[in-house]
Amino acid sequence: MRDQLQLKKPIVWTIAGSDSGGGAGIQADLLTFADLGCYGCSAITANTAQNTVEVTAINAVSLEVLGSQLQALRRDLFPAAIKIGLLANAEQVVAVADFLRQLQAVQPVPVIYDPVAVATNGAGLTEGSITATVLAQLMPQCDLVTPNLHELEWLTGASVTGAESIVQAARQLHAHGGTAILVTGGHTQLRAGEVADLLWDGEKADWFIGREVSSTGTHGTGCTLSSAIAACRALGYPLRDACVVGKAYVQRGLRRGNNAHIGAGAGPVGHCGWPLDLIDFPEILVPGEERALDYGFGVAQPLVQGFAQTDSQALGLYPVVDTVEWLQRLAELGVRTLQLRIKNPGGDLRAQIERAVAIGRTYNLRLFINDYWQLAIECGAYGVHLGQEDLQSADLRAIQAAGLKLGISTHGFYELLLAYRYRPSYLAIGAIYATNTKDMSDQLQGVQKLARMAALLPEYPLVAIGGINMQRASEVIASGVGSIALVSAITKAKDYKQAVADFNVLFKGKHAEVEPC
Ligand SMILES: Cc1ncc(COP(=O)(O)OP(=O)(O)O)c(N)n1
Ligand SMILES: Cc1nc(C(=O)O)sc1CCOP(=O)(O)O
Ligand SMILES: [Mg+2]
Repeated sequence: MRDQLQLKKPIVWTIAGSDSGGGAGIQADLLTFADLGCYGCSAITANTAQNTVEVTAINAVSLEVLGSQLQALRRDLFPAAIKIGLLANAEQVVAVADFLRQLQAVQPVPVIYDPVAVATNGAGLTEGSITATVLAQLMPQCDLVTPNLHELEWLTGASVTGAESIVQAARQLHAHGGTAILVTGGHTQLRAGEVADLLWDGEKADWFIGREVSSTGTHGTGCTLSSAIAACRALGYPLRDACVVGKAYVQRGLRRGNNAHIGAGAGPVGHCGWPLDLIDFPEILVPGEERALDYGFGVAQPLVQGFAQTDSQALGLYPVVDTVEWLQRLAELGVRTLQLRIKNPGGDLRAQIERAVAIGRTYNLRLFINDYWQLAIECGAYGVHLGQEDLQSADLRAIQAAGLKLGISTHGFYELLLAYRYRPSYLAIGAIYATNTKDMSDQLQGVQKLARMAALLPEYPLVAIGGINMQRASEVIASGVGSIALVSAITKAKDYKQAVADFNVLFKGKHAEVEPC
């Protein structure tokens, strides 16, 4: 798996300044790309003279020098994502914006802009003001801009003092070309001990809450975050997944970096490999939960957390079927984990669920009812399986109070972390591969990403679903999940009895685990 990934390293560019001190700028960007499995290219905008305590010169390159780098890259090393950092003057901003416009006309490429203009010590990093040109020309070419609070104030002219003003300013900035805004919160704490980032994509706000880490190695965190997000976008991760993995990568670098001895000032943030520890990942705030109120996020509604546990962390073979007859057949074969997923119910839905629950009792099944949580409670089912969108509408407290187990679907890091906030009985991750059973084409995870997600919750019941068949099942199980959910591999098998027997063999001789990265 590692070799396969390395053969297919996506190309990521950084268009940014060189930091002679090695901790930020191009140097941090290239370290990050390599660390996250990408191939990095660079177009240098300025050769800054700096160390860990001072910036003594910017040394912007000429438009000719910048343009020649970009054109060389474009001819041979087309990017899967671009990170932009320091642009040293308004002319460079115009040149890069023009270049991006032409590039995007050939093929859309995710562009992440870290709006670097002022050093942490307050020193200006640009020749003259670039604000108006950035807003008018560059922002519309970008998919994501990652200002810290100072940069947010710089770009909006607003004074940012609390959660409400951060959201307002992010909305204001988003208006410049519809670019998503990730405001990083490293410079202030809205709640003690928490470092909160706000993502505003024009439709939805998200707060990502990280734990405060005491570290002197903080130089280059902004560059590293935006580069990590660009790397994840190049790997095909959607924006929210890229943001939470990027934040976790920086957090890991702060927690594990060992760079205090480098220079007399703030040492560089560490580059410590793919984040595989849950502790580095942000918690996703649920609107209305108690602590969300400190962020002005949602109307007060207590978070329902903690559902009945299953008797085993490894739920094993988990067929998902649409009739009671299928439940009966599979129960007779000794399958223990099953789901009734009826998408076109007739008038007798309650009767079907009652029959399913009766079969479940007879065979001591872990039987989950998809979607119909009210009927599942009324009929006394073992458990319910809900999708992400159901989390807003279902009465989770009623499910919890009735003692039903709860499984939740997730599709990527962001949804996994969000669903984990509820501490359900299991978390399902999909779709691992393309499937004809349901259109999941824009939510495919692949087995490498599955392994990286599974690594975060080694002790939790995890289920993989989507396009899994006999040929693929071994690598899915090796990713660390304790269960595979299957529709067509069972219900469309030539011989379902043989299929069940074959899958059971895989679980008995569980393979060595795949290395997540
Ligand atoms: C085990 C398991 N994982 C995921 C799903 C999908 O559930 P959901 O997102 O609610 O979508 P529908 O199944 O309702 O189409 C599942 N059913 N089972
Ligand atoms: C119902 C369903 N949910 C998915 C998810 O990713 O949430 S994938 C999926 C289809 C699973 O069917 P098959 O095993 O035939 O591919
Ligand atoms: Mg459902």
